[in-house]
Amino acid sequence: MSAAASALSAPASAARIAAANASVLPARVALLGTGTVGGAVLARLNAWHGTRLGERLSLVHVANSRRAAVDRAGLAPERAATALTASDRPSSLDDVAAALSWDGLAGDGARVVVDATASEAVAERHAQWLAQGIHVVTACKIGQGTSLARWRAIRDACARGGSGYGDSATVGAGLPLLRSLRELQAGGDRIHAIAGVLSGSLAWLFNHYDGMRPFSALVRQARDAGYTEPDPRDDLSGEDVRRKLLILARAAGVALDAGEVEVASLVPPELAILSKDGVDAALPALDVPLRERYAAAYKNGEKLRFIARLDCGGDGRHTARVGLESLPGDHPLAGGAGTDNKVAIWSDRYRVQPLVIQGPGAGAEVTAAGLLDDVLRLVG
Ligand SMILES: NC(=O)C1=CN([C@@H]2O[C@H](COP(=O)(O)OP(=O)(O)OC[C@H]3O[C@@H](n4cnc5c(N)ncnc54)[C@H](OP(=O)(O)O)[C@@H]3O)[C@@H](O)[C@H]2O)C=CC1
Ligand SMILES: N[C@@H](CC=O)C(=O)O
Repeated sequence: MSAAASALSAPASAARIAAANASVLPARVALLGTGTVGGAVLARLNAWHGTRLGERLSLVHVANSRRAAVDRAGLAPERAATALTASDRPSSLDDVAAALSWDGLAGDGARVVVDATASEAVAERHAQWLAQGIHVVTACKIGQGTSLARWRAIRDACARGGSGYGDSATVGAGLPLLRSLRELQAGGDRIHAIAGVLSGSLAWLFNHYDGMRPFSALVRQARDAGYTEPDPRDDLSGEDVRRKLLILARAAGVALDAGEVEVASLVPPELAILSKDGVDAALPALDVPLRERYAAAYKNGEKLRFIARLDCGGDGRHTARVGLESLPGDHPLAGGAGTDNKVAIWSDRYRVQPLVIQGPGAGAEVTAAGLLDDVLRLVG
């Protein structure tokens, strides 16, 4: 599979099987993660109860990091959280493929793992499931947004297993970013450059920060609203944005390695070294440096925005960087509200004026919708 090929579309054989079974067999779905995003997936599945969309999917496995609830006949989404709380079955990634299997059941339909965790251990399994013919749909960026070796393993496993990888929710929380990059290339364009705001939580923070309230108080608010990563340092350090830029770059045909992205972190060393439990109390370490950055920008009539930039270069050389920039107030990337992501894409056809895609880039509901859109596309 080429770098430009859509990771979304299941290869023809899987699509044919899915289509042949679509009218009779609901796809079997395992949901990993029942936090902010996973909880919203359950709520959306529940809202589909009794509808044609709901009939296409059967939730057979739900797990968090501690427990799992499994029902080979299908769990009612509205009761899945209660079933999980009541379950004494420990969560084990070794059990997922068996829970999805059609063994002993009349059928051979689609199987899907939905990854709504931020877990390295789960991401490490993506390639294994894909190679077994199980589709993987993920909000977690660790699969495609870390090492090149893992990204390649995922793509190879899709080809071997005839399975598809749904990644719309990994960048822009389901905004049509990856899809647009792939469609441009499918239409013959080369991608020249990408620049923009890729973090919903950092967008929200810098859209709200006025230099008066402590920055740390806003970080707590963004976390409580479900916009940040489970550990908000993953956002503030630029790591989450680095992962998104790597996913975009690789989808744009640039085999970018994580170390090639220059990242300017907002996290002071005294906050970076703490264990996750100590983070909340130490967040005020952000306040003075951010107030100073804000004051300098304000003096020049500028706005602070956390920007990711990729220049694909024409000669095979590329540059990538991520960090806080002070932009003129009327700069195209300075606009937007709330958690808006705003991304400009330059390509052969958008050589001078870029294609610009803007919309909410974090939040449980949009992310869950992006995940389930991918599930429906993959199962036919
Ligand atoms: N929040 C957002 O707006 C967006 C988030 N994302 C991505 O979605 C993912 C989830 O984020 P979010 O819902 O906010 O995080 P949460 O911390 O709210 O939820 C994470 C969930 O994953 C579970 N989990 C951890 N390890 C495992 C495991 N080995 N097996 C099964 N479940 C596991 C946790 O279990 P337990 O409860 O036991 O800890 C928890 O239920 C992240 O990768 C994030 O980057 C993507 C786009 C937007
Ligand atoms: N923490 C992330 C959530 C979506 O990926 C962000 O702030 O964008």
